[in-house]
Amino acid sequence: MTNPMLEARGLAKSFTLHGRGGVQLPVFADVDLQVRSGECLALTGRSGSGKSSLLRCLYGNYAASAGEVGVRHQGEWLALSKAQPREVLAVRRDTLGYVSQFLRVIPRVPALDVVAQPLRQLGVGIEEARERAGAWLARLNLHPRLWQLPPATFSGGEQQRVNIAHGMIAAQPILLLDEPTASLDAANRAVVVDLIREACARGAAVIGIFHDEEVRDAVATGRLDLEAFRT
Ligand SMILES: Nc1ncnc2c1ncn2[C@@H]1O[C@H](COP(=O)(O)OP(=O)(O)OP(=O)(O)O)[C@@H](O)[C@H]1O
Repeated sequence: MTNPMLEARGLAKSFTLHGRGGVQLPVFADVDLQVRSGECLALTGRSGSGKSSLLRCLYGNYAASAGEVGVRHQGEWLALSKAQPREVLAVRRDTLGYVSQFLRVIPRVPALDVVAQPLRQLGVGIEEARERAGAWLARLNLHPRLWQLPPATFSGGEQQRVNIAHGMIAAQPILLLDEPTASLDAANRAVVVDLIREACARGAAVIGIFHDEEVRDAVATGRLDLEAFRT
């Protein structure tokens, strides 16, 4: 069995509601998980059980209330929860990709350059980065007439496809996916299923939230039900 690519131990999250006199909102506690190269772990549980919050803790967007997250980065094990901000940025660039539910739109930047940007960060030249971005957008059926437009006015499904291309183009070895197929039609859902399976086949370790059961069945190699970690 290969080494884990990402591991969480004793992870807990509770929110402090500062606007409500510091009331604590516990979400989950004592989460242990591991994901290895080629695996796709699906997070399950009812709405509000903390699936998105867990992904954000793994990515480092939310500080965990307790516990640790580690990742294999450049062949070394790195305790992400204790890493310096500079190291976290390097991990996100090279190792840990994240497809959020919604595209964070950057004003005036065309869709093609939004998708090319992770490759530019890795030092890929502008022409090659745009060419590869175009291939991703074509694969995701985004009409070429939209490529030079900023995605702010795109439909929900168009924005999501730009988001998926942006989140997956750098082919990081670990991918966190928060409902990547939520606003897609059947044809584009099938494309995204293929992309996730191809990522696992090239050795990526994937953790995702997939509300669509067909999608989940098609990609998941394991499941973690967050109901078991309610506090
Ligand atoms: N930034 C925040 N501040 C306060 N509470 C939050 C914050 N983010 C999430 N929560 C709360 O944490 C709980 C878990 O939310 P989360 O979005 O992680 O659940 P989920 O399982 O992903 O839900 P869904 O399936 O509906 O997307 C919810 O009760 C939510 O209100």
